[in-house]
Amino acid sequence: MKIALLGYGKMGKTIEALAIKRGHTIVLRCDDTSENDLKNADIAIDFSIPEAAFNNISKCLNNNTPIVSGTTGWLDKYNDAVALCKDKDGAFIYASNFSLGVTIFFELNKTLAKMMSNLKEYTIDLEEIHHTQKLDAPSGTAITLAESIIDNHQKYTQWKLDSNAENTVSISAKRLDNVPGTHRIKYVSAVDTLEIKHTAHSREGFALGAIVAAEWLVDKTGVFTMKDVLNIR
Ligand SMILES: NC(=O)C1=CN([C@@H]2O[C@H](COP(=O)(O)OP(=O)(O)OC[C@H]3O[C@@H](n4cnc5c(N)ncnc54)[C@H](OP(=O)(O)O)[C@@H]3O)[C@@H](O)[C@H]2O)C=CC1
Ligand SMILES: O=C(O)C1=N[C@H](C(=O)O)C[C@H](O)C1
Repeated sequence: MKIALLGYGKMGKTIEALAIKRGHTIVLRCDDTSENDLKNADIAIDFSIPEAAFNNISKCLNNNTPIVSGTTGWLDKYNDAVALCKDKDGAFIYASNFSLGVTIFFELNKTLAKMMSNLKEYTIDLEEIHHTQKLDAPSGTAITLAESIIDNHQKYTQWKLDSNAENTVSISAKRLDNVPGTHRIKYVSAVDTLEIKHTAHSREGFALGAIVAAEWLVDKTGVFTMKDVLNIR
């Protein structure tokens, strides 16, 4: 595939290295809003900044270029992106976390929330840890996890950063040097603790997932998730 990279920072560069190893070609590396020619690209992959993502996605959909986006912190416009994709009969996939392990972790979180839903003894504690350059908090992944808990556990109706409020999934966002991304969900009672955790060892897992998603999306039309890519029911 000929790939356009929208965002050529830490993730853009990791994706470039892995894509080349998998036999793909990078035809565009873009770090700004300049008018870029997408016509040579089979697909675009956007890992940019929250303020730029929707614009990048729109450009691709208007240009009939399939688009994979992993940028976090722009989801207030997600429904607009979906509507534009449908209107243009385009191809779009977004994931707050493209790693294959986190796609499975999302399913574990959902199942655990359902199983815990009637157990009043337990309170929840959601923690994410990332590197100090990260612009958004909480992480997109933590928001996805919290929203799934809210959808599947009868007690919780909202999420907030560092909150003691009733019915609230409290998210703690820590920033430490060189942490690629760790997410942990704990259910704590007076007598025990049950926890699930995903630890990324590097950015390669995110990059691999985004490339696998691009390889899968390139000849399709529609709006998809990583569950579609990995055929998870
Ligand atoms: N879904 C997932 O699996 C993952 C998602 N992410 C998310 O991906 C995003 C990028 O992460 P990361 O690579 O670590 O961040 P970086 O800050 O390293 O890279 C972002 C890049 O985007 C560039 N940029 C700024 N404006 C634009 C624009 N208009 N169009 C294109 N590029 C632009 C920046 O350039 P400049 O520095 O010159 O401003 C920078 O090089 C973040 O939102 C992060 O949360 C990260 C890892 C995994
Ligand atoms: O900015 C990052 O680095 C990451 N961002 C994503 C997020 O916000 O969830 C995914 C991953 O955890 C790394």
